[in-house]
Amino acid sequence: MEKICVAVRVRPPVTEESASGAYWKVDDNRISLQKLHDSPVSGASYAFDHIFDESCSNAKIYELLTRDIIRAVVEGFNGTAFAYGQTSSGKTFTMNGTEKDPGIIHRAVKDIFDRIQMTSDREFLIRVSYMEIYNEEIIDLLAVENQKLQIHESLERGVFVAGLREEIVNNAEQVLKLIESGEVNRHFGETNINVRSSRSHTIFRMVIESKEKDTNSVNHFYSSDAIRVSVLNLVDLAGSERIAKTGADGVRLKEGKHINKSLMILGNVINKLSDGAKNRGHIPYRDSKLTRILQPALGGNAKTSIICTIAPEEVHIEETKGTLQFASRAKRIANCAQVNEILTDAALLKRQKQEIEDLRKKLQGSQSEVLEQEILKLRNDLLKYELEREKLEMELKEERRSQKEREQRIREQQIKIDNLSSLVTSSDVHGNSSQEQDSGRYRITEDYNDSNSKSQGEPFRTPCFKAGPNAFVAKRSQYSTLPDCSPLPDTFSNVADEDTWLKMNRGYIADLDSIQMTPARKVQSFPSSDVTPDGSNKNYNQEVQNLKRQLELAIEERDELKRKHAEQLTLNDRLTCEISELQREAQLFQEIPQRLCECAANCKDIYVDVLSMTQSSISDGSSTAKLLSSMSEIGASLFTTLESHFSMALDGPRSFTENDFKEYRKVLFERFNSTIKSLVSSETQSIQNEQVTNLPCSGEYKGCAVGGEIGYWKENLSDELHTIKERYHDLEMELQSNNQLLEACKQRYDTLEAEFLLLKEERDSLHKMVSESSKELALVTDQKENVMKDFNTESHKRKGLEEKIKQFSVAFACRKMSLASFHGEFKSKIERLRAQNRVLALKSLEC
Ligand SMILES: Nc1ncnc2c1ncn2[C@@H]1O[C@H](COP(=O)(O)OP(=O)(O)OP(=O)(O)O)[C@@H](O)[C@H]1O
Repeated sequence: MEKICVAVRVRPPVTEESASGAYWKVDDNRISLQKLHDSPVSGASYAFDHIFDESCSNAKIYELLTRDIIRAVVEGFNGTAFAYGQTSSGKTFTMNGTEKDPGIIHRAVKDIFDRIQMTSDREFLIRVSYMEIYNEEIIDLLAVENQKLQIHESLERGVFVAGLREEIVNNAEQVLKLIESGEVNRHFGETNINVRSSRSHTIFRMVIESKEKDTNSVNHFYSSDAIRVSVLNLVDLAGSERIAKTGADGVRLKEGKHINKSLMILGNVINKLSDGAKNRGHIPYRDSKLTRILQPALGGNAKTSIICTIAPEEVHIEETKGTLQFASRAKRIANCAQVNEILTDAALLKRQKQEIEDLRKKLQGSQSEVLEQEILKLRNDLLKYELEREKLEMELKEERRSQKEREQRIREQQIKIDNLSSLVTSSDVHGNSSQEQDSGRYRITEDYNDSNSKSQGEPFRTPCFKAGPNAFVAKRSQYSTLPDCSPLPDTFSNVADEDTWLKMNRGYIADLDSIQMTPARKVQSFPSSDVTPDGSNKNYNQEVQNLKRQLELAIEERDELKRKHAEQLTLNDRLTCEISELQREAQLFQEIPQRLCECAANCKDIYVDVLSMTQSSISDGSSTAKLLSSMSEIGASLFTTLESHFSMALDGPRSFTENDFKEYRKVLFERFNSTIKSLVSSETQSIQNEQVTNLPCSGEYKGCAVGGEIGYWKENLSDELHTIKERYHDLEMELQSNNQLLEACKQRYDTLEAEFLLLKEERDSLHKMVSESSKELALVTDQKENVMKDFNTESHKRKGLEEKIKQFSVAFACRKMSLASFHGEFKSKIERLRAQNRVLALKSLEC
């Protein structure tokens, strides 16, 4: 946590008179209100990080207040500097400055580019934007058609203004030009207090992205693919104003109200933030556009400095006190700035590896257990996902297996219960009658004993027996009315007859109160009450299978998306490389006319030198000398034309058309022809003159000699002219083809850029799809967990039910036993009675 840096700047007094009465005294970093004759006013003394008096320059303020922030911004921290104060106190003067003493914005821009120049191991991309908040509406100062812009927030970009124009810039001059063009669009107005009063809050923003340069150094392993993105906000707020003082009405009044309102909200935010983390409660950032945009700078992830400007005049004392109180509260705010890094997957992996490596080294040094655990934790993190998936698969397998076992057990139980029920019924029906029944009874007992010994291997016991009237029958009738419950097997309801049970059990009744009914399930994915246990199991299985399939599909989809994303990234990298290659080529092509121009200038110099040397060696005024001087003129003019052609091509290849070339060539040829013609005609004239004057004495020979010389030079000249023409033609062709090539390169560059944008969009949409899939996956996993929970509860209940069925079966067996013994007793009684009867009959017969 780091406290906001707060400074106060005192503007020079506007009039002589205003310096009388009370005044503000600056003493080091303390400012206090004094009455005349130096008596301090109680309660009006404030201390800040810096206090700058009237004589202080913008340079010094930048040095002490903003320079560190700019350094941090280049290193990847967010930074904000803003000027706050009443109207006409010098905010715009501080932020924009003058030509002689530029303000914070100008100095910051220059400083940023100087620092970038010094940072040789990173490459930078800088974007700038300039906006104003006028009457609570955001206007783009670099594109005034962008009005009423909205503020949005996203995980990736944080708080941002949608639709704001961002210019990519390469140097400070470019930025300053943009600022100049933006300044023209700013809302200024005249008030009673300030002839050029800012009627809006302006925010000049620079977004600086940087990445380590690719180097093939030994330390390659340690280089990071992380991209740092930092935002610098330089804010010139509109000044708070008292309507009575500014005399505002109409438009100015409306502006003034908006300005005061947004500054009041800024004050509220500062108040809340200065209360400390425990007491602050809700911070009303969203109450105004200004506080929303400055949110990261106020108590967030940014290094922030505030310069509070004050007017020294006695008439402004109240406003000045207000400003100083605002500054005092702002001083208590602490921000938490950190380097903003975006890590690609590769960078993340690399970084984790690096961390593991570092920890291992530390471990080797210290043998500390804690470090070892940290390494393990990191490894575990890497493996976590894999393990989780494997665990889920195992769980599913296990669940399926136990489900099958349960089904099997239930089926066996069902068969046993069915058998028992049919036996009970048959013995009940035939219990009292004939001998055949006896044989049947013994068979049943045998069967039962067999089956029981096979399945249980335990002696008969009746669990949870108690004496009580009608309990079982009463409970059954209640349960049977419950529509939401899964029904008991039919066989039970068939044998639930009160009298038979009472007779058979001799008053012993199984405690069936504790038998739990399986309530109808409310879980959406399972069918409810009408499902038999078997059907329900099938549904469980099916549901689990479905979920597993969904999970597998989602994982496959996610992997596919990841793969596509990786492909896109490689493609992006390749395209970026190609674009930079093309940019280099384009740069080279652009330099060609410049080089040709220089070449032509050099050739011209050499040509002039050679000709002047030759002229000086033949300075006898002969026709050769004349020819040479004409040649030099022609050559020089040819080279000048060439130079002008190239410089025109340099100024703009498109403005120099083929027709222009043809025109130039024509003019040049005409000029050559006329010069040569005039030379030849003057030479012929002089020869004729000479022939006339020197006719008697060997004139023929002389004429022939001069004629031969002229012919010779003419031939030479025409040869040279021809060569120059050819050379000129070649150069012209070369230039044309270069221009065509340049045009083609530009087109290719445009296409590639468009493709690049498309790919970027595609990548973004893929990103979105990946995150959506992850969400879906999480949802499916959640659902699965819920289903598994329900499934476990159901299984638990089923187990309970099975237990009860078992107990019930045992109770049945016992009842069967008692029934058998009852039959036995009954039979023996009958036998006895028969025997007695027989004895009695015999006796009566004997009598
Ligand atoms: N430190 C200073 N030195 C010299 N002149 C200053 C200084 N501060 C301000 N001024 C002058 O005072 C006048 C008002 O300053 P400025 O416009 O910067 O005030 P402001 O706070 O931006 O006002 P508003 O809120 O109305 O826009 C300007 O003429 C400016 O040149």
